[in-house]
Amino acid sequence: MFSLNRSAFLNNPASISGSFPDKHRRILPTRVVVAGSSNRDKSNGSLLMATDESTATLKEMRDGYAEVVDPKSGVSGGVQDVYGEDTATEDQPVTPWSVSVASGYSLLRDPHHNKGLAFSEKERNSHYLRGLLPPTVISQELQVKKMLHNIRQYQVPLQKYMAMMDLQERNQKLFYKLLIDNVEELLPIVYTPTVGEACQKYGSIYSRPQGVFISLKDKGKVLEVLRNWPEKNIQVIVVTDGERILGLGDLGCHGMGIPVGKLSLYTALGGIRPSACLPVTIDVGTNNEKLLDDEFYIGLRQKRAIGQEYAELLHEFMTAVKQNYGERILIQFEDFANHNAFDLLEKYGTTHLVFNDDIQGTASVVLAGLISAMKFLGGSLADQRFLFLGAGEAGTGIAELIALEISKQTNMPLEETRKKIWLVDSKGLIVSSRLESLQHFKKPWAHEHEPVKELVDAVNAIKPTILIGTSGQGRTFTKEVVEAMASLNEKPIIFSLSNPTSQSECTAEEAYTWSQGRAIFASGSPFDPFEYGDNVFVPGQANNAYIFPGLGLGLIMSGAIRVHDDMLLAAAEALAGQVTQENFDKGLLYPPFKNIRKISAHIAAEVAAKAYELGLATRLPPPKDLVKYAESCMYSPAYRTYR
Ligand SMILES: NC(=O)C1=CN([C@@H]2O[C@H](COP(=O)(O)OP(=O)(O)OC[C@H]3O[C@@H](n4cnc5c(N)ncnc54)[C@H](OP(=O)(O)O)[C@@H]3O)[C@@H](O)[C@H]2O)C=CC1
Ligand SMILES: CC(=O)C(=O)O
Ligand SMILES: [Mg+2]
Repeated sequence: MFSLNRSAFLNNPASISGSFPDKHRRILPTRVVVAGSSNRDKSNGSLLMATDESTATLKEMRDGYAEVVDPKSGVSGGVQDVYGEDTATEDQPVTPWSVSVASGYSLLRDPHHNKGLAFSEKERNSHYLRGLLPPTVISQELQVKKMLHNIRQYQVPLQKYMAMMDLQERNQKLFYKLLIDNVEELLPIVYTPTVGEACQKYGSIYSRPQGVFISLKDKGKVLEVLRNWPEKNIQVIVVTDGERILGLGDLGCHGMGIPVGKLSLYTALGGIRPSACLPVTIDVGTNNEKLLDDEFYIGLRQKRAIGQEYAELLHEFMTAVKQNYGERILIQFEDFANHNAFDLLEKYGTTHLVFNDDIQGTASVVLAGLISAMKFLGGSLADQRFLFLGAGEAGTGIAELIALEISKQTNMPLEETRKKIWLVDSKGLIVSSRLESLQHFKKPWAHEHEPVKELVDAVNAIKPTILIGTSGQGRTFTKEVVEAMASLNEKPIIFSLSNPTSQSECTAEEAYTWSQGRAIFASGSPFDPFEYGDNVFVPGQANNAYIFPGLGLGLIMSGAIRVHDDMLLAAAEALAGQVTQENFDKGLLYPPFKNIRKISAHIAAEVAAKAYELGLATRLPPPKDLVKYAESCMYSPAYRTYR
């Protein structure tokens, strides 16, 4: 029995040849694998390159073909029917064999190592690629140019999305090179708004697993399910249960598009290795009737489990994750509905390295925008009056971090700084007379005031200097609302944070037009620059994508064991510190995404510094220059040369 580790072989195939009889030399790259965990090397989890003797005998290997006899079924085949699959009758079970070659054809189908036409002549010779590729050898740069050209041919964003996903499946390094080098053009494809449409149609476009699905059916076996994922050294998990996907509601199992998208940004924007990222969707059913009736729906066809059944599956997952990946695995909760999100964060915030992106990442990015607004407009956060439309995860999360920042800046108690912040939910302004009926996360914001139902009346009553939309409801910042803000303020600050674009509280055009070009505007999903009068305004994108990749990198590189609010404040300061006067003069409260890796390195450095300061870091001693260290940790999508 011989067993080989694929990566060891690829790194140095010659070193392994000695373990085979000479006559097998030519077929060295062949591996025979039984699908599933039974054929997994228990020591490092990598797939073995030979048959598992307990289920089959490798009888002969010749010219790349392996003939196998399964002693239990007695099924055998010649070169035409290697595994007896064709001769098996329908009711006769067959073993899901696959023969793969660690070089040659399989190398072209291995997304981690494939370079397509960029394989050099030497690599084509040494890795059995001759004839499998046309003669031309091109550079990665030319491949990027070609892919971009192809993607631009598609008129429909979802087609571009599918082309990108296809590339990620085919050639991972090229996917990341393309995304990193063209981040401003492609972010709206792999992320909001297009990822929203992809989730809505995920059942139709689903082709291959991009992450792990854990459903109620897996109760009691979650650890085993996690172990089926081929990568073992996971550093960050983004997990959703699909109940609040962007502003699109309950998309159940189709929410998988979100963790997949977020993790591709972890790599592209934050430099976390793709193999260290694991997207997870927990499927407890869906209350979306349309999906339950959709023949292409890929999830459990049942109403959402709640209460103990839900809590038990989540707990099993959280326990299994630590058991499998260790104490320092970072778990990002994403797009859970607020009735679970706050409780999960509270429950696991003290035992796991977790944060909720919608509550905390969003808070940090918005605070950064406001800090940079104060820097360029003058004034302090403590002088502002804030009004939110939407009092859920994003709304109350942002409100709390602003209150904390003002409290740190002024030494005022948190209870006092909260009084500068008002929130409106679907029932109107949150006021003390509603206290009894409010969800717990809204209670701190129930200030003394008479009830107000409509947003425009709340604007006129509270007279905010800053209006923030986190309602998930499109076009709720009406002309009346924006005009009221503009009549109260010379420079009204208006953030329409809801995603995707269809749910944005107002468009950039509306914000600039209705405020006669005076609004300082940012939105969750991108809007094109807008010409108003003699000016071209470039709306900033207030999206947690600025924060979570750098925050995650900072936590991972310092070996942090818990997330602390001070890290979110540090991330916000670091992001605001990257905004220049030139950016602001164009209307931007955020630096352009094209510099995002540099920005992420600064965020990571500040987060790591905070982790060390708070005694939450375990990678000791701390590196001297944290920014340089962060940069040096980042994944590079450049091709490597194969021996
Ligand atoms: N830009 C970014 O980075 C981010 C953007 N978001 C976006 O923010 C939106 C909200 O997310 P999240 O906070 O997690 O969602 P939640 O469901 O937790 O909160 C939504 C809030 O909006 C309120 N609301 C709904 N409809 C109306 C209405 N017509 N008028 C007034 N209030 C209303 C709800 O009221 P009630 O409580 O009464 O039901 C609730 O308080 C989503 O679109 C999401 O995509 C989220 C995170 C990050
Ligand atoms: C951006 C994001 O996390 C959201 O809209 O939910
Ligand atoms: Mg989210």
